[in-house]
Amino acid sequence: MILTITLNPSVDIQYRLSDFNIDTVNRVTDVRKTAGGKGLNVARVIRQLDEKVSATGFLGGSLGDFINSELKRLNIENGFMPITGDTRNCIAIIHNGEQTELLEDGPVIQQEEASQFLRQFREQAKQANWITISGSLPKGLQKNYYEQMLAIANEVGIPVLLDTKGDLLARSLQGDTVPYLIKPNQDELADLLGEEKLDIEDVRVAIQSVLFDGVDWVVITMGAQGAVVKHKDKVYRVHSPKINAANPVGSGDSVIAGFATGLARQLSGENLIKFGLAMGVLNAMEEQTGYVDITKVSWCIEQMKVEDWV
Ligand SMILES: Nc1ncnc2c1ncn2[C@@H]1O[C@H](COP(=O)(O)OP(=O)(O)OP(=O)(O)O)[C@@H](O)[C@H]1O
Ligand SMILES: O=P(O)(O)OC[C@@]1(O)O[C@H](CO)[C@@H](O)[C@@H]1O
Repeated sequence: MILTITLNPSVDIQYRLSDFNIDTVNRVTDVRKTAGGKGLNVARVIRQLDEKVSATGFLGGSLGDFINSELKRLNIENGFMPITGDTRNCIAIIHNGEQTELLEDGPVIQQEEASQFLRQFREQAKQANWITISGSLPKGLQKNYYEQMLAIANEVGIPVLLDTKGDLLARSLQGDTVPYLIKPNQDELADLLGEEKLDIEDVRVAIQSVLFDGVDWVVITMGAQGAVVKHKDKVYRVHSPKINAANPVGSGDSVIAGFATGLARQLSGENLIKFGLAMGVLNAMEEQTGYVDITKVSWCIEQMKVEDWV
């Protein structure tokens, strides 16, 4: 079973507009609402791939109720802990071929809720074979909360795929227990290294930084440009097929779902890379966030090209 962690879930609202105008009224007819936050997108894609998944994190208020009912409808095992605060909304406005996102901070987690969740997490982790941890930390949690979770997962012997950025990612790489897989995108990698921007050649060098020592898989995603992947001492350049992208939001989450599922199925090397990254491509082809058309999985894997770089 794959356990997905979403500490700051959201009800994602997607507005599609042919034109978006500032400082005036915009009326929206194309509206979608989904149980979101990165880890819930991961859980949904794993479920679509028919792998056993359980989702956990904090949920509260009426938006929490919506997510609880969505988990039931999607037949995803619900391990979320109820909290006194209110789960947030995140809004993505898709307009003029661009995408503007408004992300609420989310609830403040009480100290007792934070400690109770760590106790619950230890028990849930014991039931899992793989763990994914995704997204931002809600307010009220200590900055080292992910490090505490990595330590617990390590104690119970379960590897973690971590998808976060900035200080949270930097801290997780400096702690005693590092993740098994990380997946920063090109901009997040630049940010981690204190650089303004990185081109593809910079990425090839940066991925071999000592910063990633001990992390088995480093996956740097680059949207339509594909990815650069490091596994132990090997580096690969991955090319994705050219597609008509409908909505790339959640492609990174779908890649995490792909790698977790592939690992659960004992895929390795290039087969795992192709399977994992194909899920990002398939998500980008769909309007729905965190959704893949499973009838296209074999086609997409065949289109992925993996080149040995080092
Ligand atoms: N337009 C696209 N065309 C082809 N493949 C794409 C496209 N967008 C995303 N992908 C695939 O999905 C993977 C992940 O995409 P991306 O780099 O945009 O992740 P991300 O920035 O973490 O996304 P998000 O934070 O929105 O989930 C890419 O490495 C690529 O394989
Ligand atoms: O605030 P976080 O946790 O960093 O990101 C939240 C979020 O933007 O990420 C997903 C796309 O990856 C969306 O479903 C969601 O709204």
